Amino acid sequence: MTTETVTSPTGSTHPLSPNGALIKDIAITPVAFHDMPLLNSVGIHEPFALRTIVEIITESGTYGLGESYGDLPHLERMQRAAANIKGLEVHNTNTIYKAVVDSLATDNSTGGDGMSGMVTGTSTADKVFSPFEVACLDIQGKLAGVPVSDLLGGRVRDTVQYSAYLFYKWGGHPSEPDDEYGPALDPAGLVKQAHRIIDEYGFKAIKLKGGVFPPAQEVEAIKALRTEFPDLPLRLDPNAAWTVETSKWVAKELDGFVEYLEDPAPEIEGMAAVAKEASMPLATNMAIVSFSHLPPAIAQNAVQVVLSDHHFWGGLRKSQSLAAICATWGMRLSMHSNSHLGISLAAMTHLASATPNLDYACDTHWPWKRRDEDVVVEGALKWKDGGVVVPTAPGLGVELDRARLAKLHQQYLNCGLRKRDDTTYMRKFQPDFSSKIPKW
Ligand SMILES: O=C([O-])[C@@H](O)[C@@H](O)[C@H](O)[C@@H](O)C(=O)[O-]
Ligand SMILES: [Mg+2]
Repeated sequence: MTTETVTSPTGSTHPLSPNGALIKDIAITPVAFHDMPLLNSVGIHEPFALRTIVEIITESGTYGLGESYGDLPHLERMQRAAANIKGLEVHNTNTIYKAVVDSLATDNSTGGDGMSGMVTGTSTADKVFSPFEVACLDIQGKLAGVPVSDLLGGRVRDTVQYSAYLFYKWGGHPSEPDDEYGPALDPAGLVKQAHRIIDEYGFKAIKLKGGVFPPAQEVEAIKALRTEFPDLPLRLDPNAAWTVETSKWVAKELDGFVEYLEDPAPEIEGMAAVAKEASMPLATNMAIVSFSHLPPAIAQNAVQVVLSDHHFWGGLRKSQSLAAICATWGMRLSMHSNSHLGISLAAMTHLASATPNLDYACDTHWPWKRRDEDVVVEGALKWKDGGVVVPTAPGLGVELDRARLAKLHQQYLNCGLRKRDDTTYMRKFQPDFSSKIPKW
């Protein structure tokens, strides 16, 4: 039997699967949506967050969606990858991965992906591949008439829980009036913010983004949240703003207060030193961000909870490989987020629904975006009791709203931002601001 082949634009030849759904076209559209002045260890969110929307269209006219970071270097890598995967077959994501790797062969640069120094060292190919994989799975699901969760092994939960992701924040961007949340710069402000978010979404776990104020103040904030929400599990994430010694002190102070402490100190070795004394599990989306970090981290028992994120772990299926490794080595799994839109939320929800050991409430920045700003048709994703109901329509279960997409693309063109840079934005207002970590 002869195997039919297809040749990509760069000349590489790949086998064509018999039930082929060839990629005819790929649209890559950068978008910008309003963001609030959220504080973190490296600065403050700018007035707009950037994302890239990937739309793959097959010869037969089926389209699939993916979403990723919006920073220019990453956008350009996705454009190069897109040129290399046109003509390939949506079921053959292994071949598509190879074509992505090939497209990056002459590019030695890393970074420039919109995580503002919060997550470093991840595999560039995994990040570029991720939105294409998600779009292919969307199409595979549509062609087979099943939701993406079925392609990932089937859902084990009908609703995926998310956490109330609290941020210290200014009332509004300087020179603008206060936004709907107003300021949160002390425990009382955070408690008020938590009430507002929890009243609206019903979240059953709380995460506080720390690394903004001296640790004693953030410990005080967690204790205030504990008093106000005695039944909700709490987490604190300073993004490695503390030394090992400071982290040990915080761990002692928060003994019995948090379900996990996220990235207290930098690097695997720092986390391992803290883990030796901390009573609570340590979690990370900074020390372990690619498969090569797992062996040394496991050997040192540096981390007890890994925050997965399909945007940098190479898509949904590779995130499930991560889940299997975590299960094997007795580590638990949670989910990290950055500012994102509805395609990402749909993908995160399908993944978490079909990954049995992803059983912590996942992170999402969802409450921080304007409700009317998205690229998907409104109403496909339903919030219920702190979670998102897993869509059961074929594919991701979200459809592109082309008018909304055009609006957010125009916003991208107008806003002038081409990369996320929380530090430079902060220095406009506090010229001596230091983003150095650890800080305390
Ligand atoms: O949005 C932010 O400011 C967060 O700090 C984000 O950049 C982090 O990557 C993330 O949410 C985290 O858990 O570290
Ligand atoms: Mg984190």
